[in-house]
Amino acid sequence: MNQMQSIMRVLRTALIQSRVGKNRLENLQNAENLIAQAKNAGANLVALPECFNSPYGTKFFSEYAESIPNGPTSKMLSKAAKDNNIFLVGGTFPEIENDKFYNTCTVWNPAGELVAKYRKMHLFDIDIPGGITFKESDVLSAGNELASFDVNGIKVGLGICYDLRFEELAKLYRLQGVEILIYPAAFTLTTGPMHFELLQRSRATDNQVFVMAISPSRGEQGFMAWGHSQITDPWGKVIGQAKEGEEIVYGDLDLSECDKVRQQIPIFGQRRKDIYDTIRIGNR
Ligand SMILES: NC(=O)CC(=O)C(=O)O
Repeated sequence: MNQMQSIMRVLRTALIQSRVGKNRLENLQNAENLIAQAKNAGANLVALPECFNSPYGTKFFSEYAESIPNGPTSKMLSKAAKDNNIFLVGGTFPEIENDKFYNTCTVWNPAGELVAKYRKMHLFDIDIPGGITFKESDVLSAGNELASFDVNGIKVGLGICYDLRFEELAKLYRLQGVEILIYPAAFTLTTGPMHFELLQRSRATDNQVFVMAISPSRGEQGFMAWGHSQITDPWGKVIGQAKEGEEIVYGDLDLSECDKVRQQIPIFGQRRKDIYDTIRIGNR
């Protein structure tokens, strides 16, 4: 790889852990200001949180749902990507199509064009007594497709929040050549402290990719997000992490680290694909 190519394999990224309230226009305006701030700090790949234009909760999805790419949130994201000449991962917002609702992530290129759209594939249906009960499937439909995009020859894959728990999804992306996985993610105060960092480090280590997850900041009422937006390198090391308030986390991703770990610990060439589907449990 020549020097020019290796320069292009460094990406300055910004994770925007924005404050989210009930007023959609205020949420959009706030995100737009923070995107410009990230650009001024040199970021060329900027990402927003899950449900960045509305509070997170089943009772809000239908009220805030928009069609893509014609709604006000898509328009703001397209314009912000173009005005700032960046790749913009537009967090997620509730989408409506043919009377169905989805939790959807859109990605916009520096020309303001929609280059990827991903619908949350694993819906957040959990019940932890004394902790949290949540059932996205009461309102949302699940997506069924992977989505990735290309930044200067670097392939980036998308997941959303609960998707982080499913290593199969991350592996499918790795097998498609992805080097960065991005998950807009509003983890809860029950599950966040236990699992948010651990899951990101696991996905990064399993697949030898950078992992970034972007949370809204902690609200004072309604849904309380864990915060702690994070960047993890392909060795599993945390290289940037927010606290719980509104904050931008920056990271200079050196993609040669993916090459190094993949060469030095070559697990993808060592997988026993010949036996995984046929091996028996115990002696049976
Ligand atoms: N909010 C989610 O989709 C996921 C989450 O909080 C968790 O997995 O825990």
